[in-house]
Amino acid sequence: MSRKHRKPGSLDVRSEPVWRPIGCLNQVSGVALYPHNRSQPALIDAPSPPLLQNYYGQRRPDKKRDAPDGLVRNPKPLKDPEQKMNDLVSEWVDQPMRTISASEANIIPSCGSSSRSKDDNRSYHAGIWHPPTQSDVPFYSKDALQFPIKAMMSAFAKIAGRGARQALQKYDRDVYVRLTHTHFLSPFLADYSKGDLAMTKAELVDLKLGRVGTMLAIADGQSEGWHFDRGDDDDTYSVVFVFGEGGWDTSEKQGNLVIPQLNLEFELNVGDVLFFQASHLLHYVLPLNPEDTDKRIVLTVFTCKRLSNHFKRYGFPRPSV
Ligand SMILES: O=C(O)CCC(=O)C(=O)O
Ligand SMILES: [Fe+2]
Repeated sequence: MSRKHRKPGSLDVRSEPVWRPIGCLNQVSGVALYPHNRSQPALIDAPSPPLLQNYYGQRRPDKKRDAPDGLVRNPKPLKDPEQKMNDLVSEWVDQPMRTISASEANIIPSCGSSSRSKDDNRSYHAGIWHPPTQSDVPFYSKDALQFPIKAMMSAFAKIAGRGARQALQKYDRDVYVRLTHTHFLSPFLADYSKGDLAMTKAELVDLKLGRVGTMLAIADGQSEGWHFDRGDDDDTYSVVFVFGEGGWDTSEKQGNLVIPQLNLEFELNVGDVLFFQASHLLHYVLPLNPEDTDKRIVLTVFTCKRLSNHFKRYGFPRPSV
């Protein structure tokens, strides 16, 4: 199933439901979930069976970053995802929580820089980014210069409001603080020359993105196959916002997002927001029926690893006096 895009600008703010954060997810704190009918999140521990830990790359525990219980918080990417995935699937075939059918055992997880950018012509990437292969400095993406996309970003900023950010503050304060810096400073670092325009204040508003990242990926339907988003910074989060008209057939869990490394599957409804580490956690969305593709539109806010590294390497700029 390929990823198609909805025509930019078709986001209708008035018809959107209130978005509810599902919450933050990482291997340590488990999952915070805001079901539609609850005002308080329910915490669910990630029931990652021990065998799945083997699928994380190894690195030495880091006292500052890792949980006191010794769980590695941000494991290295898998070295050989295809093989590991096949092993994983075959080991899971009889497990009750698994969500992968045997017929999918030959899936090939894409492991490029970011599978989001693979079919560039059919998805949009708007904001400040720093993909692995282009440019030495972060830049303002061309997509973000198109009027309909800008309109979409503004609409998104209004809809995203503060909910996602508040969830982040509550569940992962460290990332919240880091992301606040990165989000605030990256417009000053970015190269706008590709756009050939001076940024006005109004245009900067477009970059708000709920202030949970610096880039917005826009796609409808669902992402293509198993993948990592390798370019994303896992010291922050990739934040998936689901909307669209909704009402797609879910009789076979279509549209659910599956994270096999955590042994978790999320039923994502319109209005849900999921935080997770997309560069280390293999994920997959169960295909929608072809006639339903347009009913689900996903906006993913993320921050590029290279952009974050830039700040780590050079430190935060000091205000000039
Ligand atoms: O369609 C989805 O829910 C997931 C989107 C996704 O994986 C991505 O944007 O990288
Ligand atoms: Fe993804």
